[in-house]
This record gives sequence, C-alpha cells and structure tokens, in this order.
Amino acid sequence: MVKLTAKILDIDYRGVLINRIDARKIGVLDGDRVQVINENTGIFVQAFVSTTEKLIEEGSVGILYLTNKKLNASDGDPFEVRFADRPASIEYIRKKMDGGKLTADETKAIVMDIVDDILSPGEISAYITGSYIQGLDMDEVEHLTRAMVATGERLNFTSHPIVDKHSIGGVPGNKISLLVVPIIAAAGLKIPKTSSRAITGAGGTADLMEVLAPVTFSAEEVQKMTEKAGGVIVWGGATNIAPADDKIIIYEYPFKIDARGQMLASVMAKKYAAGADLVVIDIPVGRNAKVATVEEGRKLAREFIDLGDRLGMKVECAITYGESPIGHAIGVNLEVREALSILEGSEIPGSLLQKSVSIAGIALEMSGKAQNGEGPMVARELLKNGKALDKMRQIIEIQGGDPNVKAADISPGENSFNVMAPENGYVVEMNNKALITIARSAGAPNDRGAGIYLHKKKGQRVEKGEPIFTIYADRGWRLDKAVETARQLMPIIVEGMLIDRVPSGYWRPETE
Ligand SMILES: O=P(O)(O)OC[C@H]1O[C@H](OP(=O)(O)O)[C@H](O)[C@@H]1O
Ligand SMILES: O=c1cc[nH]c(=O)[nH]1
Repeated sequence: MVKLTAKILDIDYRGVLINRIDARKIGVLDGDRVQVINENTGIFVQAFVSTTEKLIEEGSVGILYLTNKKLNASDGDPFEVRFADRPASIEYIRKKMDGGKLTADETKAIVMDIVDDILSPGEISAYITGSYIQGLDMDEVEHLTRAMVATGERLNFTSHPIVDKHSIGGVPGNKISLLVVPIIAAAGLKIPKTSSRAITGAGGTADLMEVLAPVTFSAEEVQKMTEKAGGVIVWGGATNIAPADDKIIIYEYPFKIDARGQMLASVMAKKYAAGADLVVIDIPVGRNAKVATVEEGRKLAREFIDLGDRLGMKVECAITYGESPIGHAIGVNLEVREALSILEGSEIPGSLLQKSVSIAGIALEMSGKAQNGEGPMVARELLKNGKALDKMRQIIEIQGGDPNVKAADISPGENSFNVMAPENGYVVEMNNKALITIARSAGAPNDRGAGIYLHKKKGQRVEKGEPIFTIYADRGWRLDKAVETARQLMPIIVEGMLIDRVPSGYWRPETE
C-alpha cells in the first residue's frame, strides 16, 4: 500500500494512472487492479492501472474521469492505493465459457462487477461470448434479469396499469416506438419507454429520439415526466435503470450480435425496472433478422411470456414481418423524418403505419382501452385525429426539445449517391444485414444524416436506370466508403439482374 495525492484527469475513460516507481512499490503492472481509497471521504473503488514515466509524477495518482464519477475526488485529495485481487466473478465467467450453469449469486456477482467497472472490457466480452456460444437457460435468464434490475433503480408508480413496448430489433428502419409511445399515451395510459441505442442496426430508438430532444435522464426524472406527459422516450443507458444493460450492449455492437439470453434479460429488465404491468414485445422474423423463422419466433415469444410470468408482468408478443426494412428510411435523421410525417398525417409508408397501429393496438386491447380486435382501429383513429401528434409534441417538450419541430425540418446528410436499377424488373430480394452494413459504412448511427432511403421495396417494379435507393452521408469520404460497400454487397436484387460473372480461369479454346 502507498499514499498518493489525487490528480483528476479529464479523460473520458475508467482507471488510474500511476508513476512506474509507485507501481513497483505497490507491486502492480499495467492492466492489474488496485483499490483506491479517498482518505478524506472514505469512498473507495477498484480500478485498472496504467503506468507512466512522465505523465504522472511520483507521489501522485491520476484518476480518469469515469472512475472519479464514483470517487468524487478533487485534485490534491490524499489516497491510499493498494493491490487488489482478481474478483471471483472472473471464475464464474470461466464457468460459463466452459458450459456451466450459473447460479443466482454467481450471476449477481458478475452483473455487480460490470456495473461497478471492476471487470475489464476483455472480461465482459468473454462473458458475452461465453453466454452467446453456450447459451443461458430460463433460470439463468431470470437470474440475469433480476440482477440487472437489482443493481439499478426502479420506478414506482402509484397508479396502474403501466404499459410498455419493446422490439428485439434486427430489422432496419424499425422506428415504430416514435409512433407507438405517443399513441399509447394519447389513449390516457402511462408508458415510461426506455430504449437502447443501436445494437445490431443503424439507429436505435434512443439514437432517433435524441434528434428531437435530450434522452439522458435520471430514473426520478423519467418517473416525473411520465406522470406529467403520460409517456417518455429515453435512453436506458443513462437512467441507472438496469445500468448493466448498456455496459453489455457496447461490447455486442461491434460484432452486431445480440446473445439470446442477454437479449431477453436486457429487454425484460428495462420493463420490470420501469414498473410495467402490461408489455408488448415485437419479434421481427426474417432470413436476415435476429430470428429467422416463425417457429423460432414463437419459441422466443414463449420465453418472453414465461419470463414475464416469473417477474409478474403480463406479456404479449407480436411476430412481425422482418424480411424487409420497415418503411423506406434507414438511419437516424431519415427515420425520424419518416416517423414524424406519419404523426403529421401521412399514410405512407403503409408498412410503418400498419406495424405501428398493430403493436399499439395490442397494448390498447391488453389495457382495456379497446375491445378485442379493435385495437389497431383505435390506434389509427388517435393518429388521424392528431391526438398522437399532440402527445408526441408534449413528450418532446417535457424532455427539453422543440415541440414545434416538423418532419420537413429534418434533413438527411448532404452527400448522396443514387443506386440505379441495372435492368427492368421487380425487386425480388432485400438483404437487411447488407443494408445495415452500408448505412453503418456511411456513418450511421453516430452521423445522424447517414443512412439509406429506399425508393423501391420488395415486389415493386423498377425500370432500368431508375434509382432503387439513395445512400446519404454527412461526410464525403464516408459516402465513398458506403458506395464501395454497396457495390460489394449488392443489398437489393432485381429479377433478371446479373449478380456476378465468374471467369473461366484456366480454360483456353483449343487451337490447331
Ligand atoms: O439495433 P437493433 O439490434 O436493430 O435494435 C435495437 C433497438 O431495438 C429496441 O428498440 P425499441 O426500444 O423497442 O424501440 C432497442 O431499444 C433498440 O433501440
Ligand atoms: O433493448 C434491447 C433490444 C434488443 N436487444 C437487447 O439486447 N436489448
């Protein structure tokens, strides 16, 4: 153990920086863990060590911004720094990697260490990979869900029912929450909607809503805003509602994976912690979606319902068409513009309108706001009479955005490229995964203007030379990259089109 003086570093990451001489005295190398204890306040955390010769002088400890969020220390505070052992959760992660079944206590230890930043990115990735490959059974999924809820805050509404919806994602252009939430709230129900950012896609609901208003709130603020406006659309990662969720998702994002057990827990932990009684889950099914067949979709639906039963929530699942994108727009600004246009009264695109009223309709029927079979009609009426738009404006305003924003105010990126039909024919194939890869190449979801606008959908006729889709990007070099990706992936196939030409290679015509 050594005594060091704090130097707060404005680096948006976790850990501590220690001079190599002090590191030797403590007995740690780069990547080891130390316990750092603020002698003024008694607050302590575990942190990863990086060593330096010059950046931090002997006698000081550099504390990175995210680690200091917990310590709340100031420059000059006296610290005790000592070697820390590897946490037991690493052994449990190893157990999962070897195919073992995790108990409730083991799962809780892993989740606590994720939340407290005790596990490194590599260790969290190992946990995700182990669960992805070995799977979690329903008991393990329940343990994970409960642990994710127990390590954060919960909303506690005095009046019920609390309604919620969630999509498992995996289908591009799935901006329906921007419609479903205001429809449900306009019916007089409460819906405290927390969403993730993109996981496998080109824009999650939290990314989309952020175009219209801030999405970063405390759990207490989420509850207060919901009580006033009937609904909110916020980023779960900022709320301290199931705080492990986002810390897991950031390691899934680069691989575009969503491990089944973690997905069930991620979705249901957010619903449970938000105090939901009635939940609708959207399960898009399609060859390039997260769930490939209707049969698999039904199996997942039964798991969501079972998990809901275990936690005391009534869950209904909608198996939805996930073979092609929802609507025409993929990517943050393009999707927000499309969703707002439906709230403003447009009936196009029909797939977006249809899906939104179907999902909202299930929630309205579950809560008794519509007779059985009439939910979609009631939802459509709330769109037609402008009540859903008014409610959305109220939600935007209460979250601190401009309630007068219109679809026409939101523009895609200024760099664009039209991909033309190579032949006359019908669009016979749309590859969701390829479309997402192209949109991400263009900069989505971080660059809000990046994305794809589909002029034609599956089954539609297209003439040679007509644009099938347009790629948008905020930066020129991103557009070039996305166009190159599109050339390689060919996400849309028109009937009769030449997909590839394979040269003969070695064969030569025989000559005399
Ligand atoms: O990026 P992929 O994996 O497609 O999906 C992730 C999206 O799906 C869910 O949508 P919602 O919150 O129900 O609207 C998540 O919250 C997230 O926004
Ligand atoms: O919120 C979500 C949605 C899909 N998958 C997840 O893991 N979490």
